[in-house]
Amino acid sequence: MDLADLGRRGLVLLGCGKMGSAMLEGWLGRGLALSAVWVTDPRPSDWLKSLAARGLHLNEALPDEPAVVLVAVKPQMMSEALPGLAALGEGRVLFLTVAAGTPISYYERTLGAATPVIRAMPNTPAAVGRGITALVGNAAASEAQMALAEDLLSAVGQVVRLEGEHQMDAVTAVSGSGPAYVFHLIEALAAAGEAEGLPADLAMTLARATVTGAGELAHRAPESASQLRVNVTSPGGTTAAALGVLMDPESGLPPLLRRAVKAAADRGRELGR
Ligand SMILES: NC(=O)C1=CN([C@@H]2O[C@H](COP(=O)(O)OP(=O)(O)OC[C@H]3O[C@@H](n4cnc5c(N)ncnc54)[C@H](O)[C@@H]3O)[C@@H](O)[C@H]2O)C=CC1
Ligand SMILES: O=C(O)[C@@H]1CCC=N1
Repeated sequence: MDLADLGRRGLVLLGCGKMGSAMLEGWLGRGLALSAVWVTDPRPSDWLKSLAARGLHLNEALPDEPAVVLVAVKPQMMSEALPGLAALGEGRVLFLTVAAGTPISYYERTLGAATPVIRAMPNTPAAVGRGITALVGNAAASEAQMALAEDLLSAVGQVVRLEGEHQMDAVTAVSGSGPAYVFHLIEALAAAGEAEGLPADLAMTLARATVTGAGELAHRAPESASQLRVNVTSPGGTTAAALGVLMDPESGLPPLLRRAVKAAADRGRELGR
């Protein structure tokens, strides 16, 4: 999309911590003008302050009718942060929220039922243009606004539309939180290498390159993940020995991830109450 288009009405970020910054970094990298961005955040990072010195509007009065307000505060901060923007509700301003758990009905109650709201679940690889974001909108969000959100988010990775909001907690547990599972895999693989006698820095170099390389191969190769796994696995070899442990139906990765993803989805449902 032509992100410069947003320059006419402006993009507001309510909260700009890790996720807001990851997305903003992606958009700036794709040519969004700093002068088109308003950030409201009581504790801005040094990075945001350096952008403010170059034209981003930091904690300044907001435009009367920005095209989009990206809500990127934690769910626990929502009741303090959102009501201040109620004057922008029930009009042409699209509220695009990335908060886990918080249901669309909460925004409708706070901003007015006729406010266009799109709930999105992105992930931090957005910072390098390799995120994936799932979207669902309310009845007031027009098709043009869904397309705008899709355009905006596709500037930082893939976008999928959901059938309904009921899918959001499971999506959050898989792709929203998922990068943390993968980073922990790097940590755990490196620690296991150390336990087999490798120096810490070599083990970390090997683990990080292996996970990112395998991720890139999964991204580019036409084969399924299962086939890519089979391609590494010589019959009776080393990989088969490790997979015997990892694929154990009782104690392997599938039941462990099932529990982890369920814990994340349950927490999302809890935050939504
Ligand atoms: N970190 C991640 O990987 C993902 C996070 N999310 C969602 O993004 C949201 C933000 O999460 P993070 O960026 O990780 O948290 P964070 O703590 O890094 O960022 C939240 C920001 O909100 C600011 N803030 C606090 N009170 C405020 C107020 N009254 N008005 C404006 N700003 C205020 C804080 O100073 C902070 O910079 C959460 O709702 C989370 O569920 C969604 C997908 C992935
Ligand atoms: O941990 C969280 O609650 C947020 C939502 C998805 C990723 N981070």
